[in-house]
Amino acid sequence: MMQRDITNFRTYIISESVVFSKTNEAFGGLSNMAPGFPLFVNDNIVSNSEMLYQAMRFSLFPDIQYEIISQNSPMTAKMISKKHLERSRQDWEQIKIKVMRWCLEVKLCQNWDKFSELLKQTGTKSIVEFSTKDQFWGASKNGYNNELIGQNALGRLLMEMREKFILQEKKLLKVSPLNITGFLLYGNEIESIYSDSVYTLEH
Ligand SMILES: Nc1nc(O)c(N)c(N[C@@H]2O[C@H](COP(=O)(O)O)[C@@H](O)[C@H]2O)n1
Repeated sequence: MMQRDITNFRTYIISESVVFSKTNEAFGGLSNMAPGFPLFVNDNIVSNSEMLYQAMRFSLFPDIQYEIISQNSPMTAKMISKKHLERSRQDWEQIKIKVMRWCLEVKLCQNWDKFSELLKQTGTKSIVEFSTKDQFWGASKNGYNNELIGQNALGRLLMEMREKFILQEKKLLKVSPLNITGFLLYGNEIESIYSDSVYTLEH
């Protein structure tokens, strides 16, 4: 049985945190499932960061990546990913946090005005993805009305990014590809990602 990584668990006070869950709520744009934050990777449009993250699990299988990215909804894309789990990269568990950080940075870089503003509105509060079943990326109720518990890896990556770029007032203009073997989209090495303005100027 998989052990729970208790040391990495955090408790969050709901009333003192920015908690997001559904994409149509005030801070729903923080979710990877949120519409309105398109990404461009090697000139391919990816509708949301969930699809990009799920596609990278299968970087050696362009056909699966295409199946994921061509879905109409990020939830369906995630279900497609589940269907192919046995073809995940062998190192996926070791690299998935790095890949998620990269996906979030691509989202910020290419949607700077909208996403930086949303992150700014969170102030310095804890950011938490509420999930009833995922205590790795998010956090769940623990029996106390005003608390959530979980590793909240997604919320912590968002807070890390807020610290690095928003609170430091440093615009993210370029995201380099990860230095890992086979970091591919549709069989091609992923190139550096540029912000909207750089993209417009250089292409
Ligand atoms: N909306 C939603 N529903 C769920 O059931 C979820 N588990 C999540 N979490 C998001 O899923 C992504 C991680 O996927 P894997 O579990 O690594 O395949 C990540 O974007 C979580 O925020 N969201």
